[in-house]
Parts: sequence; C-alpha cells; structure tokens
Amino acid sequence: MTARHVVVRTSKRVPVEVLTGLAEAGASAVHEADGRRGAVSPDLRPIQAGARIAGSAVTVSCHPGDNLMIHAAVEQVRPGDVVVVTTTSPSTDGMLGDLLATSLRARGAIGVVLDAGVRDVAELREMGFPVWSRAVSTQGTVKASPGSVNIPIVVGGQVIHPGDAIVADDDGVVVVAHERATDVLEAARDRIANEASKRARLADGELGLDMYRLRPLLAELGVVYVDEP
Ligand SMILES: O=C([O-])CC(=O)C(=O)O
Ligand SMILES: [Mg+2]
Repeated sequence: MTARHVVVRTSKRVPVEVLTGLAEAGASAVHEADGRRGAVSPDLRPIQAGARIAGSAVTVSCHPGDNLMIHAAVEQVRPGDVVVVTTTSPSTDGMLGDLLATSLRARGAIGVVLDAGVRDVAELREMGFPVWSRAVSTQGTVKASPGSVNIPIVVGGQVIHPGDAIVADDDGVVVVAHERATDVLEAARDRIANEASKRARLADGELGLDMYRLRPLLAELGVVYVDEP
C-alpha cells in the first residue's frame, strides 16, 4: 500500500493575545507553567541570540535530504505562524536557507524550528529571521519526494500538532498543546509574578536554603555540616 501524503488546510490557531503573552513569558517559564511539559530536545539550538517568539505551528514532514514539502508549506502559512519541520529519518542536511526564509517571511511566518540542518546562517541573522535547528550544514537538498503538511509530527522528541503554540528563545523550543495554551499562559503569569518576589529576596541576600526551607530536607537526606579542623 502506498503511503498517503497530504497537505492539510487548517485554520486552527492560538489567539494572538495568548501568543503575545507566551512570548513575553519565554520558553523556560512556559515549560514550567505547563507542568514541565513540551521541552523540545536541547539539541535544537538557535542560530541567533536574543530572538523570542511564540506562534502557531504549521507542521511539515519531509523526506530526508528533500525540502519539497517546505515549499508546499509556505502556502499554508498565515501571519504569526512558526513553521516546524522534521524528516522521516534523521538528517542534518541544510534544507532551509535565506531563500526559503524570504518566501516564508513574505507569507508572515515569524520563525522556523527545524529537526534537520539550516544554511545561509549569516544571511538569516542579517535578515533577523530566527531559526532553531539541529545542525548547520552546507549540504544541499533536492525537491523530489512527497511528504505532508499539517499532520502531527515529532520534533526533538516532542509530538507537535498543527496549531499548537511554539515558544522559542535563547533557552530553546517549547511546544504547548493548542487546547492548553490559554491556561498555560495564566499559569506562566502567576509564576513570573512569584519569581519577581523571589528575585527581590535573593537580591537582598536571602539564601535559597531558607527561602525554600531546604535546611530540614538536607538534614533528612543525611547531609551534615563539618568544620575543617
Ligand atoms: O534553496 C534551498 O534548497 C535551501 C537554501 O539554501 C535556501 O533556502 O536558501
Ligand atoms: Mg540558500
């Protein structure tokens, strides 16, 4: 039986005000707020410093060494989307560079997460188009094999559905399930408020040992203090 390859047209998106809040919170806070879920493998690294984005996922499944389906995905992009790409077996080939990024940006994409390789990184940095990828590679790809757009994919060990929220910054990439995005934002805001008060106490010199009441735990775990003779 031949596999069925599809391009799914979907309007499933996270509301823009939720995405704005998630981007402000940042990837690590969002991950904590979602019960420590959604952390994409730290092997996927940003090619730039300082970018902080959140957008709805347009997902792409490509044959390794083949970027045909990224071209098909461009048409499905709406302003504010993040394009998330994987290959059906591991590949570090440079399947996206400044040309595809220019095309994606023209449709309103705000970034790309790539479980594969990227190239033209100097141009991408110059453009200010953020990419998180497993590799940087000069190795070119072809446009020859079928794949799919907007199906569930696995990227850096996380299942990502089309329309999920992708939050990415210098810490890495986090995915939040579409249906949890609003609740996670609320939890992230609470967490950030809570961190602000902790930060102030730590800046005043209070020890985490006292603030978190960790001394009894150390004792319970058998950690003893000894004075050097
Ligand atoms: O053209 C390609 O296959 C990938 C690339 O380098 C670009 O998008 O600029
Ligand atoms: Mg190129």
